[in-house]
Amino acid sequence: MSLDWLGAPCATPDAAIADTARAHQTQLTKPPGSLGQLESLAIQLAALQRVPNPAVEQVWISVFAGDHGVADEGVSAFPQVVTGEMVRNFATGGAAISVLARSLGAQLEVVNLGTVNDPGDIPGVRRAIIAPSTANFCLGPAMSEAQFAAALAAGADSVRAAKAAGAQLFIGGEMGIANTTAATAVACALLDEPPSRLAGAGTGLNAEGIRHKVSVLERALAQHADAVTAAERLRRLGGFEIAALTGAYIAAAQAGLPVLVDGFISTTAALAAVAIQPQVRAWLLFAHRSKEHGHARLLQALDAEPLLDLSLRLGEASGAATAVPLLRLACALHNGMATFAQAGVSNA
Ligand SMILES: O=C(O)c1ccc[n+]([C@@H]2O[C@H](COP(=O)([O-])O)[C@@H](O)[C@H]2O)c1
Ligand SMILES: Cc1cc2nc[nH]c2cc1C
Repeated sequence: MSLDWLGAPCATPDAAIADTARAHQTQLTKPPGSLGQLESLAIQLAALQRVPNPAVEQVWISVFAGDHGVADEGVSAFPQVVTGEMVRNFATGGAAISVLARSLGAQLEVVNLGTVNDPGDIPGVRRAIIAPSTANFCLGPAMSEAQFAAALAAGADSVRAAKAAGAQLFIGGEMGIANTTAATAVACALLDEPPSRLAGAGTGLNAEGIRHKVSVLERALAQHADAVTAAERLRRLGGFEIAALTGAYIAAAQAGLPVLVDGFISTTAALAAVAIQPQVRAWLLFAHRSKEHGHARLLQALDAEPLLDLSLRLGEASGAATAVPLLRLACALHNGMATFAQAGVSNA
């Protein structure tokens, strides 16, 4: 499987529509700029969707699940079997993202990329099994080249399905025990930061657990110090679901589908996507600042101003789903408010 598609050009946001939308905002009955990020969001969505009246009624959520060999190093507060167990919970409707997706009327797709405790064929789960788990990246590359290509392609497949279903917004989520360790490794390699700066509690490690996680990460980064490209760093240190998110973000930008990025792991995938194809950045909106320690640094690296800061640290697209009502309200205001002229309100 070739990786050539990653470098294909992205769609271009419509600059003329952005100008029109910006001018329209100044005519609405409020002091200019007073709706802050709700204004910039509507302008950005109009430019990305190439329409004067943006909308995010049709929301597509793909949650990618995969297990991690580095779980063997004791870097998570939870056992590895939880990944497969949660795949079933996503599909049967009991997980946080299941509830959020239902409340939003969003389409939820669950993609199993490989879990040690494989729940098998379940209605509502797309099986795109690569292997039961990645390899432990303390010992060798997390993924073979073929596995890496398959994971990226699985993300692009989800974007194709989202486009075909008429989605106006793509949200990616992830589930994988130990994936904060994998994401931290990728982010440290991409940003040249030490693990002590980016490692956090994940599912709930205590201070001693975080110290151990940092020492595991230091070993892994030393082992893979010769990986220089972003793609190679992602292959050696990432995971199936992280690579799938990276593939999805790149494919969404190429297809002209706006993306709402979730938490720490998703933002690491976004960082990799932008490092591989810089034009992707324009297509990314950022939902929230996760409680995971390193997230603020990743957002800063992407020059991202997230919408929410609710101390969430769940993943599985929950933070992005929580921000969808704000996007919908931003569109409603942009499309529905009266202008000064229409309402007979005096302008400054
Ligand atoms: O999205 C986040 O910011 C986030 C922060 C901490 C943990 N998580 C979730 O917790 C799991 C990984 O945590 P851990 O401790 O097993 O590395 C994985 O399934 C993620 O979805 C997610
Ligand atoms: C129960 C549980 C649910 C999750 N959802 C995303 N990551 C998770 C990690 C755990 C442990």
